[in-house]
Order: sequence, then C-alpha cells, then structure tokens
Amino acid sequence: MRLGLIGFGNIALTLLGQLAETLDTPLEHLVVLSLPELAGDTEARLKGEFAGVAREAVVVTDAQALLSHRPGLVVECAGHAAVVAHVPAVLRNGTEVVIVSIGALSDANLETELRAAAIEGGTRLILPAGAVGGIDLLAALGAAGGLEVRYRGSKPPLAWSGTPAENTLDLGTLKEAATFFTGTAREAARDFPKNANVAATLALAGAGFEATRVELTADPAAPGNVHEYSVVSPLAKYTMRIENLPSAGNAKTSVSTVYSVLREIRNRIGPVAI
Ligand SMILES: NC(=O)C1=CN([C@@H]2O[C@H](COP(=O)(O)OP(=O)(O)OC[C@H]3O[C@@H](n4cnc5c(N)ncnc54)[C@H](OP(=O)(O)O)[C@@H]3O)[C@@H](O)[C@H]2O)C=CC1
Ligand SMILES: O=C([O-])CC(=O)C(=O)O
Repeated sequence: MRLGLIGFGNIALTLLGQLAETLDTPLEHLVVLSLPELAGDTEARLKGEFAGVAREAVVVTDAQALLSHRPGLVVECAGHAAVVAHVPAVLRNGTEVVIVSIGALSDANLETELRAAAIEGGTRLILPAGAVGGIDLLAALGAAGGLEVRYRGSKPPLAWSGTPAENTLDLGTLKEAATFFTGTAREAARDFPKNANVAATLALAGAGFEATRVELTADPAAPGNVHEYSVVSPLAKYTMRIENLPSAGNAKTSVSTVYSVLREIRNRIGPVAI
C-alpha cells in the first residue's frame, strides 16, 4: 500500500507503531504531511524509530506535494483545521480519504464542499467509527428515519483542559461529576473540536447534527473516556456504553480511535474486510 498521513501527533505515531508491529510486509510508500515547523523532527523520526514501516518514507508540507507521491489512501489525523486545509484537494484528485476529525463536518459549508469534492474526484470520504462503536447499526437504522439519539461524553476533568469547560469549572480541583454542556451535536462538535468528534460521527450516521442531543461531562470518577448513547427507532432500540483507555500521548483521545484507523487500513490490505 501507498499510504498518506496528514498529521504526525499522537494518533499518527501510535498508528505507525501498530503498523510496524502488525504488517507482514512494510508499506510500499509512506508520505506524511506535517506542519512546516515539525517537518524536520517528523523526518528524523521516520528515518529513526519508524524506519521499518515503509520501504520509502517522505515528509511534505502541503497537499499538492502529498499527491505527487500518489498515495492510494490518505488518513487525516491532525485536527479540524487540517481537514479544511487539505482534504478537499485530496478528494478532488480522486484519492480516498479517511478522516478522524469528523467534527469538522459540523461546518455545513465544509460538509457540502467535501461531498462535492468526493463526487468530482470519483472517490469517497470515509468516516471511521473512531472512539465510538455501533455506527454500523445506527447508520442502518438511519435509513428508515424516525431516530431519537441521545449521547453523553464523560472524561476525567483534565481531558477537558483547553476547552470552554474551563469557563465554568475549575478542572484541577473538581470533586464531583459536572455536566458543562448540553446542546446539539453541531454545537458540541464545533465548540469541542478535540473532544466531541464522536458526537459528529453519531449525528452523521443517525439523526443529523441538529436532532442529536449531546451532554458533555467532566467526571473525576470516570473510568476513562466514556461514550454512552441511546437510540430509539421504529425498527430497534439500543443503548451503548464504551469505557475507553485514553492514549498515552493525548488524554483527550481514546486509544481505540487509533485501532479504528488501523482497521480501515487492514481492511484495504487483507483478503477479507470486517
Ligand atoms: N473520530 C474520533 O473518534 C476522534 C477524533 N479525534 C480527532 O483526532 C485529532 C488528532 O488527535 P491526536 O493525534 O490525539 O492529536 P495530537 O494533537 O496529538 O496530534 C495532531 C497533530 O497534528 C498536527 N497538526 C495540526 N494542524 C495540522 C495541519 N494543518 N497539518 C498537519 N498537521 C497538523 C498537530 O500539530 P500542533 O500540535 O503543533 O498543532 C499535532 O502534531 C483530534 O484533534 C481530533 O479532532 C480524536 C479522538 C477521537
Ligand atoms: O477519543 C475520544 O474518546 C473521543 C474524542 O476525543 C472525540 O470525540 O473527539
């Protein structure tokens, strides 16, 4: 496989470690789109600790340079701004893209642009389940309409640092669970871009950004990053609760997100996709 990665932070680094461990043969080619100020460090790490992941690995700093290396699949794991900056051009070029920063689609204009770019390029934008699960059933039920979806995201207080939760809570001293946000999935994904991509994933699979109700909670007793949701549809009802281990490199991001991306890659390499 010729793989493109946008971003070289916690998800990308963990993913490359997993690929190194699990692939039978190295990737044919790896191209990483990094920020200009991180490019030198990215190159050094690709040549050092990740030397065995791909037969050839290069670092670029813009989408045109990324595309010049003809990746067969591009994975975005950099943040909402990177989706805006790079993903439309990659799709228009006809290259399939997996994005983890799904909450970027809470901007309706960007969602329209990405859908149009995928159509123009004759390719697809892939939205993986990320840190949540049950998206297969939710998306299937969504086709029948009449969905009611309620989601609650709970994380330990410090996983909400640097977010608007700090406007109402003292995260460093919080002793009890506190819900600091109640609203739509569109508002949650927009206002918590590093913490509420799951809300956007549920919305896109199910009842939409406006109808999907969201609560966000800081909880000192949370056993990890917890995603709970309930679905009522004319066809089925279910509830789901996932207790995720946070990533070692970023407490906001559950490590299962990385495995969800790994699944997308392995499903394109192996003889069976599941
Ligand atoms: N779908 C899901 O379930 C989940 C989605 N996510 C999404 O994944 C994103 C990445 O997570 P994670 O890896 O843990 O975060 P990190 O902050 O560890 O890594 C992101 C990296 O991308 C870099 N970056 C930022 N902007 C760009 C850009 N325009 N081009 C290239 N690189 C860029 C950052 O640099 P710098 O630090 O200098 O800004 C950083 O090195 C999160 O921001 C979130 O949006 C996270 C968890 C779950
Ligand atoms: O990783 C998680 O647990 C979820 C997350 O940050 C997000 O939805 O953006």
